[in-house]
Formats: sequence, C-alpha cells, structure tokens
Amino acid sequence: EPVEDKQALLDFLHNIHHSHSLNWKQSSSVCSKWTGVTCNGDQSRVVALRLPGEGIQGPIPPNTLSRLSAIQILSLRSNGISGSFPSDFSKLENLTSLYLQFNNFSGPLPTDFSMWKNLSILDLSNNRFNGSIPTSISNLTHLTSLNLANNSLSGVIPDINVPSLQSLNLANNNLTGSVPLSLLRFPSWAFSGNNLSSESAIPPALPLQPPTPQPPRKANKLSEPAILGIVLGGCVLAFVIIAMLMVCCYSKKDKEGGLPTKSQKKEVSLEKNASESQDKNNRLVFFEGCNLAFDLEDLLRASAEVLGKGTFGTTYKAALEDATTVVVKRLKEVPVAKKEFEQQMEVIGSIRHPNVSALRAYYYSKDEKLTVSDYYEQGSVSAMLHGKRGEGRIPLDWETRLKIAIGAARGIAHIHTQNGGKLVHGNIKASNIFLNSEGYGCISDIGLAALMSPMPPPAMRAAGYRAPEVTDSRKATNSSDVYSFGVLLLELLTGKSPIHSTGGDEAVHLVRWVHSVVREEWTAEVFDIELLRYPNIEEEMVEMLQIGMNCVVRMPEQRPKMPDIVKMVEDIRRGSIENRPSTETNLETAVSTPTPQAADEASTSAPPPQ
Ligand SMILES: Nc1ncnc2c1ncn2[C@@H]1O[C@H](COP(=O)(O)OP(=O)(O)OP(=O)(O)O)[C@@H](O)[C@H]1O
Repeated sequence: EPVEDKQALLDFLHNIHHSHSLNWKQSSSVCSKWTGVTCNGDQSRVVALRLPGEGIQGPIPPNTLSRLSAIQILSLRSNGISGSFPSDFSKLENLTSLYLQFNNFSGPLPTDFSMWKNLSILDLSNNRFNGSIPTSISNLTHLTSLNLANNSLSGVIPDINVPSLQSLNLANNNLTGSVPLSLLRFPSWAFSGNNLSSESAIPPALPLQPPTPQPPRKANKLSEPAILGIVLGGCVLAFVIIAMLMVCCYSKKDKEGGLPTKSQKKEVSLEKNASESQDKNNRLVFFEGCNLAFDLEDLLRASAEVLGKGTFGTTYKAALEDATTVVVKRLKEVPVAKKEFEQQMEVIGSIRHPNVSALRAYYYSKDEKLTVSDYYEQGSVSAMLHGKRGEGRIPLDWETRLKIAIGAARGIAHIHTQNGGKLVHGNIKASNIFLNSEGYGCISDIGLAALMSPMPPPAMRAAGYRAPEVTDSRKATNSSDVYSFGVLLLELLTGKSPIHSTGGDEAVHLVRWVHSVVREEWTAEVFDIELLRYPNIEEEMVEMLQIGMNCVVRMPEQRPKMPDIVKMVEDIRRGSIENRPSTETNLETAVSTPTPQAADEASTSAPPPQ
C-alpha cells in the first residue's frame, strides 16, 4: 500500500469541494478500491489518477496531488476547478498525460515545461488561461498531442518544433501573428478563431475526414425509358409494343412538350397506352390517409432530379404538376415475390409516427418496384454533418444533435413494436435520417433491407453501420439496429463518418477509432471540434458517448434495448434543459410532426412521442 500517496490523496479530498461522493476511505485499499486511482504493479506507488466529471470545484489544494511524485496520468477534466495552474505540479516529473480540459482554470500557463520531459499528451483546452504560449513547450520532445483550444491565450504562436507532435489545437484564443513554419503541417481549423494576421500562413483547410461523396444533383427525367419499358414488358408482346410505340410517337409528339429527348417522348406515349391496360394489376398503391392525388403517369411525367444512388437503387426528387414534391425510390434487385413485397409495404405504410418518415405509396410490377415518400428539403443528417466543411458551413449545434438522436431513437423504438414486434429497420444510417418540423430525427427507408438481395461482404464492411454478427444484410435484428444506432450516435458526437480516413491510405472504422481514443484516456479528443465551442456540454457528450459505446458492444445480447435507449437519451436532454434553461422547449412539449409537403393526417393522428 502506498501510504504516502494515500495520505496525499486524502489531503486532496478533504480540502476540495466535490459534488459526487468518492469512495476513498482510509480503511480501504487505495490501489484496489478507490475510484479513479491506479497503482503500479507492486502497488508501491499511485501512477494514475482519473477523476473526470466528479463535480470538483475550487482551486486544487497546494501540496496534495503534487506529492504523487510517481504519477504518470492525471485527469481532472470536466470539473469546475478554478484558480491558476497549480505551480507545484512541476514536481510531477513523471507525467506523461495531463488532462485539465473543461475546467475554469485561469491565469497564465507555466513558463517552464522542461521538468515534464516525458509529457506526451497535454490538454488544457476549454479553460480561461490567458497570457502567451510559452516557448518552453518546444522542450517537450515526447509531445504527441497539444490542445490549448478555447482559452484566452494571446501573443504569437511559438515555433513548436517537436517532430513527435501529431495533434494540435490552438483554436478560439486571441493569438496573433502568423502560423510558424513548423506548424504549417496542421490543418487550418487548429488555428481558427484567432486574430492571426497573415491568412497565407494558414495552411489550406484539411477536412476532418474526406468529404462524404455527395450524390450527383443533375436535373434528370425520372428514367421513363426504364420504368415505362418495364411496365409494358409484363403485359404486351414485344411486337405490339413496337407497333404502339411507332403509332404513339407520331400521334402524340406535340402533346409531350417539355420532355428532354425525342426517345423519351416516345416512351412516355407508350407508357400512357400501356398503363391503361396495366392498371388493374400494376398500379400505384396509396396508403390510407395519404392525400396525394397523382397516378403513375403523373409521376413519370414529373420533372425529376436524381438525389443519389443508394444500396437499394436510385432515389429521385419528383416535382408533380400540382407543385407537390415527393421522393421516388426505384428499387433494384428485389428478389422477393409480389405477395411478400406487398405485405412488407403494408406494414411499413401503416406506420404513422412523428419520428418515422411516412411511406406514401408503392408500385410493384415484375421488373419495377417503386416507393413514394415525403421529400425533406433540408437533406439528410449525413449531408448536414459531412456535407459542407470549411468556410460557409453552418455547424450542427449540440441541441440539434441531441434532438436528432432522440427522434431517431424514438422512431426506431416505434418500428420495433410493429408487426407484432417483428419489424426491423435494417439500414439505420445518417443518410436515412431527416429532421421533422420540430427538428427531431425522423427515420426513413424502413424494412427495405429484408426485401433486397443480400449485399456482398465488401459493401457491407464499407457500410460501417452494420453490426459484426450480421453476415446477411436481410437478417438484421433489433439488436443489430441498436448497433447501427450506436454508430449514428458516435457519428453525431465525433462528426466523423463511420468509415473515414485520417489522412493515410487506410480507412478508419469509427467504432474502433473511438474505442482506441477512449482507452487511451483521450475522451475529449473524440468529440467533434465543432461542438467544442458550446459551453457546459462536455458531461452530456460523455454520457452520450457512453450510450453509443454500449450500443456497439460486440455481443448482441449485451446491447441495450431501444426503449431503454430512448429513456437514456431523453434523460441527457432533460439534464441539458435544466442546465441551460434557455433551451427553447421542454421535453414534454417536444411532440414532433412531419415536415414535408406531403404530410397529412400524421400530425393529428400520430401517437405522442415514445
Ligand atoms: N425523403 C428524402 N428527402 C430528401 N432526401 C432524401 C430522401 N430520401 C433519400 N434522400 C437522399 O437521397 C440520397 C440517396 O438516398 P438513398 O436512400 O437512395 O441512398 P442512401 O441513403 O445513400 O443509401 P441506402 O440505399 O443504403 O439507404 C441520399 O443522400 C439521401 O439522403
């Protein structure tokens, strides 16, 4: 038992104010029982102390922690510690990692860093430190990560010529001058929010991850050729079709004004004739309560825009003549029989919930399967998170991200209650989540995975959201949905795509990356830099991180269930409303309604949020 270290810790405990009770008792073993304390192998010394988010207030009492002379890792992050940087920390010569971020420290940084010769990670961000950055930081030859962001540091940035330095953040201070040459290798966001004079000295913005490939947005007709040809294929013999095509081509060409090509004109005409004889068997099936008034023909006439090609086919935005805008998804490779397809559509189409995007209609013919749903003007959560980095980007604030998480959780939990508890989403990801009119997450593309051909393994791996036990994309389960939702939470917290690159050739799997960072006690490093500007949210982010990590555990049976997740995420928001009463709405009144133009009865008949 390290008696002297134990006494130093007790002296610390007795002289600080902390709101959470620590189980540090004189009578219990410091090395095996005390929260946050780690000893060395022979239990002769305390080597690590981690007290994040323990509600510690006030200055660190002098001559307490500084007696832990063997300590290597010291984490007091996310507390309310005030006062100046403890000068007696200079005695902690074995420190390798010092985490004091998210506190209320003020005053200057220590002028001399030379005693911490083993220091590798220094995080003093999100305090109120002022004065200049001491040049002696350059003496820290083992430094790999330096975070001084969100302080009030001023003066010029010293030439920190430390080759081992891999991560640097000096954003949101009052620094002046230009970025020294030795630091030009770091991305521009590391220096943003300062008064740096020469823009040219700032390296070009490097995105946190490569921009998510955006779907091509070219105006395009809704593939009439394919759709119409296929509609015909089922009922008319080939030679009849050709004959009709020729007749229609000449008789109707004047009526088809506005269509882009001659060949498309022909095919639209064909479709008209064909669909008349087809209607009985192959028609758009609308769901109850849908007040959209159009038929397949209108849909095919609509001026359409390709929103993107997804796993299951191509998605179009179609503007109908009555100014209604809908989204049409043309499904490729649907191997299931019509009956099975219709049954699944009936289950999905009957869902009316504020956090589930309503399926409005579907179409099934032998060779063509379409779904029609509401269009969300603002785009998907994926586009919001990764769409526009750099200048001009409107960051997603913490409140918005919380509401996205709550809405998506409620939507998924509701889906899991459908069809006698057998409905699974199967493809939860940020590009399938939109914002409803209240700004809550709203989930779409439900249950399609079960109808499609299984995805080949490389595509599945690339997806990044898929639970490790799911080898056949059609066989998703409630707990694999939970895994995907966990990845979504990590994505909201980190701002990183599920599969991203850190600059090298290798793709980084978000779940693995988060694990590795958290394991190394770099928790604060995982959070999206865009979130660091919002005060007092770190504890909430850490709680959310914990939920996300619980959802992505390897063993499916150890993952929490959706209704419990809803409660946990809602609790974070409840706390956030209490902490920041200015938040615009309270949880109980946050009943969300669908946003889109095609929304109808859902807003009145929808059940209250889960
Ligand atoms: N209802 C909608 N409103 C607005 N944008 C949509 C809508 N549905 C889909 N999108 C967008 O259209 C693009 C293509 O969507 P699609 O669903 O085909 O592919 P995906 O979501 O990338 O992948 P997956 O097929 O696996 O769901 C995506 O950027 C998606 O966010």
